[in-house]
Amino acid sequence: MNDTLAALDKVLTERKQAQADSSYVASLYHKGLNKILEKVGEEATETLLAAKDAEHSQQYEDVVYETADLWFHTLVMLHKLDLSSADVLKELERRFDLSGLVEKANRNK
Ligand SMILES: N=c1c2ncn([C@@H]3O[C@H](COP(=O)(O)OP(=O)(O)OP(=O)(O)O)[C@@H](O)[C@H]3O)c2ncn1[C@@H]1O[C@H](COP(=O)(O)O)[C@@H](O)[C@H]1O
Repeated sequence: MNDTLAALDKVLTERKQAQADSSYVASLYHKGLNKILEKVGEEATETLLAAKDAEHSQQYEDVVYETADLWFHTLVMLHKLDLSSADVLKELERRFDLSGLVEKANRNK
């Protein structure tokens, strides 16, 4: 697994024991899943707007920045549900080398 993702998984797990006012992640956990999902939605919108702008401006820094915000908030969401990046990476590994068309056909069985 990627070292940064593994380190972030560890911090996100530790923050479950933290007081709400002691950290951003702890404050999100205390606000609950709906607030976390709201942030995921906001960051998804900001990411697609940045990508759309980049198509014309050819400036890609904002796309990377907003995608990092989106990935981060989806990790918080996973941890709130007692999942982690390891679960998603496992699923991507399962799909690796499997044609997208075959994978889609398998979904509809
Ligand atoms: N990677 C991140 C990370 N990316 C983005 N963010 C925060 O996500 C928020 C982005 O949302 P917005 O731009 O909407 O900011 P905002 O206006 O403050 O948010 P709202 O008040 O609207 O909810 C900002 O507060 C960012 O600081 C992050 N906060 C934390 N991490 C990682 O999580 C770890 C634990 O963080 P703490 O819990 O804060 O210690 C850190 O060490 C980092 O590794």
